Amino acid sequence: MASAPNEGPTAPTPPAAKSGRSSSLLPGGWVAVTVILGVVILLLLFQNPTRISVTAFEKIRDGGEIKAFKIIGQERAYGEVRDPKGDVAKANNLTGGLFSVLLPHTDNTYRDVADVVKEADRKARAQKNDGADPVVVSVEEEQLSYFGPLLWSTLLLAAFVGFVLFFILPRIRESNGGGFINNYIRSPARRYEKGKTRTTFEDVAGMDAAKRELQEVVDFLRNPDKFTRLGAQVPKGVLLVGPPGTGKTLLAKAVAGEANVPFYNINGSEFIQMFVGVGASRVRDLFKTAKEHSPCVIFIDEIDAVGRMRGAGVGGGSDEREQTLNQILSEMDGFQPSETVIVLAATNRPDVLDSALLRPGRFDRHITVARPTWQGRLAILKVHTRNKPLADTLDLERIARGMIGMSGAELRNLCNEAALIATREGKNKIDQGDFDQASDRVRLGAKREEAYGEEEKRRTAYHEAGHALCAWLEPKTDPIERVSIVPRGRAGGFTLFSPDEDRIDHSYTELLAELVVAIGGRAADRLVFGEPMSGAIGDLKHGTKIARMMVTQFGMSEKLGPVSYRAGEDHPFLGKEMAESRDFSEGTARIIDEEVQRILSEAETRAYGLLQNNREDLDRLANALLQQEELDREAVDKLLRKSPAPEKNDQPSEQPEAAPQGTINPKLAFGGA
Ligand SMILES: Nc1ncnc2c1ncn2[C@@H]1O[C@H](COP(=O)(O)OP(=O)(O)OP(=O)(O)O)[C@@H](O)[C@H]1O
Ligand SMILES: [Zn+2]
Repeated sequence: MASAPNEGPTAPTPPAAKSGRSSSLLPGGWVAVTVILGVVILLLLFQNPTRISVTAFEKIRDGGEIKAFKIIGQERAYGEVRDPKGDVAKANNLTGGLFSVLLPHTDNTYRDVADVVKEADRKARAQKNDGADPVVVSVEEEQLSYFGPLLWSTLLLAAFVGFVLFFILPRIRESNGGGFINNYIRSPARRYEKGKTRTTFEDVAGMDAAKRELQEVVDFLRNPDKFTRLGAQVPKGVLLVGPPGTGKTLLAKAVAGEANVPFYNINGSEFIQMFVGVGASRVRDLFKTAKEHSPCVIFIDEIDAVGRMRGAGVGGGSDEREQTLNQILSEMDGFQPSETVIVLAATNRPDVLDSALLRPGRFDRHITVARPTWQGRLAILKVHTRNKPLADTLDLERIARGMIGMSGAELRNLCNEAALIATREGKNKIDQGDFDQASDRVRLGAKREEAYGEEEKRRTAYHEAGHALCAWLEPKTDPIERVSIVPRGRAGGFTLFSPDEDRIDHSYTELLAELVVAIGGRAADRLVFGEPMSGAIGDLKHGTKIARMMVTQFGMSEKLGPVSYRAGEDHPFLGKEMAESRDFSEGTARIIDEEVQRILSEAETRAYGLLQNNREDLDRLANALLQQEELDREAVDKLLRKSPAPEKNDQPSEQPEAAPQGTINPKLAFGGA
């Protein structure tokens, strides 16, 4: 069946493994904080009010132009004019609004000065009669007033100095010197030393083809002279292509480990920063460091973050990204024969990469890192249970065969989860039961314990029975693995299938059968309860996706004929970007919609008919689910078998153990309800 995972419970992706990270770079946030703080302090220090002469002051005073006035001690005074844009302010250069004045030495106390200012203001306002507020006058004792502002700025200055001392300097030292800005533009690549704890090909399970291809790179790193002597062209750049968690980083690290050379690891998104030009200088810095430590390996994860087609992307591409990409290109072109630097990069979106990146001399060698087959999964399970005590009865092969579609990272997660469960239960060895529980948890989500009303339980039972019965009756579908109404993750129940993972080609009939099974839940809702339920949303999304692919990609609509369009839904392999750049007209879009609808309706009619004609079986299955909550394939067979189960002709006969009994398979069909 189509490999597109459906809605409902999906295996949670474990967080990417990050290791050995040492923060060497001053993060952007610190720079911003420091700059702002500095500017504030400078402003405070230099924002001196304009000093004016006593004559000028008296003129302003008698003109009633003072809004606020503050006398400090016997001599000094500060004031604010009413209208910084007015003629008086301009004439005296007071467009900043503030002035200071040194009062003439008289016998007047400051109280007298205050009175004079107030009186002048009152007179002037009476004359103008413009309703302005009276001047605000305040007086301050000399001492206090003298220290006030000074104290204030001293404190700020101290804070700034302290900040530099305690936050900035240690960071600068950490990243082995260099100026402040310099540190920002340095590459944040993390370096892993060669040494004892190094990763080697032994830590990478399976992937023999990839290892074989990379062996040449390893040989080159170990002994570059041998290659240059013979004038052999060694790849400088190797692109690792594959879905997340399949071990691309691990593989790159192992290349460095095998050759026992330093490994520089950076994520493409780390190049892209707030300021234009930073990315390019980080690239320059990274390559400079790498060349100084040649031979070595640079690994750029998620290179699509910088390597997208230039001039494409949101908002016509960004200058920063393009500059960074150009810098990578020119660095790769600029390697000297004496510099043994291999650049490995990883992506799961090779289709969006700028073609310049893929040209000869750059990333001209591509290695596909696919999700592992069952042999690969077995090898990965072995690697990740190496140091764990396992029960003798534990059958790793059975687990490996059951975990269709799981990536290496997910399998590692599974092993950890099983170990945790065993620990929790106080066992000293991990057994099959722990793995079964772990795999349910990893791919179906945690069990939900909350009470669940009788009516809802009944609905779920019929919904799942609908999926299961359709699957049992449709000869062209994958066999059922397990049906359950135990709520897990977001789903109220689920029906699990065991697809044959070697099959990648599907006929129209097979795809239609999958749609019948997908809609089987909704058909049961309608048949038994008289109306559709919102819980079928996941089923419908999954079905719509398949139907859309049938029409737009696989040429399975007679109305449209043998065409394959670039567009459609969120394409499982091409992603959103491609989906947005559809290459068909509005008219065609309408036909596509009609055809998708037609196919889905056809599937629904068929599912409804199947259930209607086998209503007794549906009731029996639903009741059994209500009583037992979970039924495995055997139980379903036993319940439904009046005659032997229909021949499943997509089961390869030479591999009858392809989906062993009781194993959980990733094909999580049709949760919800
Ligand atoms: N073939 C494998 N053998 C052993 N362990 C594996 C394998 N593949 C993946 N793993 C485990 O999964 C972890 C995550 O893999 P890794 O980070 O290398 O994947 P990735 O393809 O680089 O993913 P991403 O694209 O998310 O960076 C590894 O550290 C390792 O523990
Ligand atoms: Zn469903």
